[in-house]
Amino acid sequence: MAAGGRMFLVANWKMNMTRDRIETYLDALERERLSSMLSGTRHQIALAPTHVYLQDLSREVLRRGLPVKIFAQDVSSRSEGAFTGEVSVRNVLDVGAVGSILGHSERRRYFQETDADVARKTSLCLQAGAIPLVCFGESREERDAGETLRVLRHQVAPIVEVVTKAFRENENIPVYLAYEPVWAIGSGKNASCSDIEEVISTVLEGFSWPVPPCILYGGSVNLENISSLAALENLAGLLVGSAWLDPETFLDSVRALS
Ligand SMILES: O=C(CO)COP(=O)(O)O
Repeated sequence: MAAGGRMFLVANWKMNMTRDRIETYLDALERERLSSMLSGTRHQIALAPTHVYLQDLSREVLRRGLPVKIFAQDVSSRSEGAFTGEVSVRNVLDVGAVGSILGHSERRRYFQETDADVARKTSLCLQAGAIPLVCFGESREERDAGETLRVLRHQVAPIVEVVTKAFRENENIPVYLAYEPVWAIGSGKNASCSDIEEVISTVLEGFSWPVPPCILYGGSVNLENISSLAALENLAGLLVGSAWLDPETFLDSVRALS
């Protein structure tokens, strides 16, 4: 857990939820009094729905007084203009999101996003005042070939560059990264604590960051492993897919960390 005992807990719903399921989810958070559950902690919660639910979800968490921030799952690498079907950083901010997940491995893998695209998106977020949560991580083949740290450095280097540029204009920029090994996502096999620690120190110490990023972990986080993962020094939070599609498991996870 990062200094101060604060964890940033982000549920990436991917393309799974519907209006009904979101309502049931929020009902559970309200009924179980998420606010009081968090009151003795410094944890922060974010939910990341698909773009179409951002506005309703932002309004609903506000109406219900839930201590929840809203993140988009992606934004365009263009700021505005004739880009049919794209959704800009400004669009997601307009409807209540405070930041966006960027460069998730599913976007890199199925939609051919490159490190350069992810860097552009990060830069647009920082310029617009949105919090970038940039994912990076190696594939099984890269890990087996002993290439993990080289691959990660390659993914993170362009982010350091845009953060450094943005920092010259605004020293208060928030930077979040999420180490999500591709082989750990949805597989039931999480990265080991020592692997995560090695990656965190490589990313923190291997670059000259103008402001140290908060680093989260994602990949098969569940009720069995959450407490040991959260105990990792320097780990600033968790980015969770499958397990947190279920509000009860999400609430049990928050309880486990409270
Ligand atoms: O991709 C993830 C979060 O962005 C992790 O997914 P799982 O928690 O389902 O492994």
